[in-house]
Amino acid sequence: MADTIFALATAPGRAAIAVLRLSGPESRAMLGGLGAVLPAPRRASVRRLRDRDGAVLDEALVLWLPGPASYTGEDSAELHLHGGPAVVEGVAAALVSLGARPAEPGEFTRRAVMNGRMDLTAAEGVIDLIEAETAAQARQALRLAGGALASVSQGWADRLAALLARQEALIEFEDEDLPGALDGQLADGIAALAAEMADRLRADEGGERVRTGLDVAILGAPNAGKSSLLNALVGREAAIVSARAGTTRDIVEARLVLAGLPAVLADTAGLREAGDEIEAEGVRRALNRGEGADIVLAVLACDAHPDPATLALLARRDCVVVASKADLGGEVPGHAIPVSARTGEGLAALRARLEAEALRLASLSGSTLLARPRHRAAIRDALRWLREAEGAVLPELRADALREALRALGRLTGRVGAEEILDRVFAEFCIGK
Ligand SMILES: Nc1nc2c(c(=O)[nH]1)N(C=O)[C@@H](CNc1ccc(C(=O)N[C@@H](CCC(=O)O)C(=O)O)cc1)CN2
Ligand SMILES: Nc1nc2c(ncn2[C@@H]2O[C@H](COP(=O)(O)OP(=O)(O)OP(=O)(O)O)[C@@H](O)[C@H]2O)c(=O)[nH]1
Ligand SMILES: [Mg+2]
Repeated sequence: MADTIFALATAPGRAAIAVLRLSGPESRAMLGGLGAVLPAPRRASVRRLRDRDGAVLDEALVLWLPGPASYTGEDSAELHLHGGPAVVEGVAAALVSLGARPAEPGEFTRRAVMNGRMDLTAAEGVIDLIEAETAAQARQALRLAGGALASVSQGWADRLAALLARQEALIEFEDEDLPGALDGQLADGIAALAAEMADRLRADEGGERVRTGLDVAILGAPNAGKSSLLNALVGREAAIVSARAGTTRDIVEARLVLAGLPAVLADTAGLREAGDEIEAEGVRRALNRGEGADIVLAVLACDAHPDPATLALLARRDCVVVASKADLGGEVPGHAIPVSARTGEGLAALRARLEAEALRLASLSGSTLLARPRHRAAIRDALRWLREAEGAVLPELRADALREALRALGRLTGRVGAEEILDRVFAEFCIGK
């Protein structure tokens, strides 16, 4: 970690300013090497930057951010440049000539984790925040970045460590006949911890959906008005519409935001005994998409008899049922939402229903902590070892299981530092963060 690293922290290209970020033990020397008199800590100061030959590179706003109270926890600096790519290139070359090297993706945040400024789950919150595309994603990411999961898992780890100490004491003083009540307390402690973890896993099932988005599939008979419905919901002609049955064959996707959650809406081929092999493949893909979808919109046209394929779908899984072409009149089954893509009637009601469904699926209680598969896997692992401890007949085996549960929590927070876990997490980062 002795290297001094630098990277462009803003997006490359034409912009009002370009921010070069610098971190590592030689940061202060680097500022000097660029000809900048050291600014007071954390005070924005204008400085002329020069190359080795004394030629002016730019006039920049310079921040000197000494460790350990910096983002990375070590000496850092920022150069807010006027210049575009050519100036950035020139300053980067000057920094390299002074001994700095370009940073790897996520390396600043990785250093923050290594220096104890944040744990690994908070670092994941930072990347999620950068990548958030909707308000709900941003809120969830901010909670993570703020250490919400870090503090809960640290609390669990502390309790687990105390239980382990108790178990080890029991083993050590086995012969001295400690009161049996101690063992009961241990069992209660393990059971309580296991119950909390199981509750958390259950409550946070929707967290992953907030991060990755919801899958909504539109299914129904040919000509039911599925493609028209997709277009009406997203407000553009994403899919081809025609009066001919069997128009849509491939899946047509369009993005949609539902109550702050990202969603992908998929239009599919009309369900029927297909006329040719291309359409048959389309129907197969449609049914497949329906299987995996978080929400299925089953479309039944008001002017047609309910078809067997859609009825079979309705019998198999719960769907949001849309009675399409409501402008044509006809029969609307009780629980269906009448919608006309032509007049816009019922679209608001359908949207409201979809948003309610999305919120329910994401269980947006405002407290989701386990947002990633990695988090769930670690807690599941810890829970498995706690169950193992509960079932252990020998005290030594119980201690081993408690130790493993503690290690699982350590991997979650990055405290038990398998290098490849860190590599995997930080590979997702952008350069400069
Ligand atoms: N220009 C700029 N903007 C930025 C960042 C940055 O590094 N540079 N950040 C990141 O990329 C975020 C802010 N993150 C930061 C987190 C902690 C500290 C820090 O030095 N904290 C000290 C207190 C410093 C003080 O009180 O002035 C501390 O917590 O001890 C700075 C930035 C978002 N905006
Ligand atoms: N009156 C009326 N006609 C509609 C409405 N929605 C769709 N249609 C018409 O119904 C026909 C079929 O519409 P599509 O949206 O292509 O139907 P689809 O379900 O995607 O059909 P396939 O792709 O063949 O499965 C077209 O002629 C549309 O103009 C509606 O709300 N009202
Ligand atoms: Mg279609």
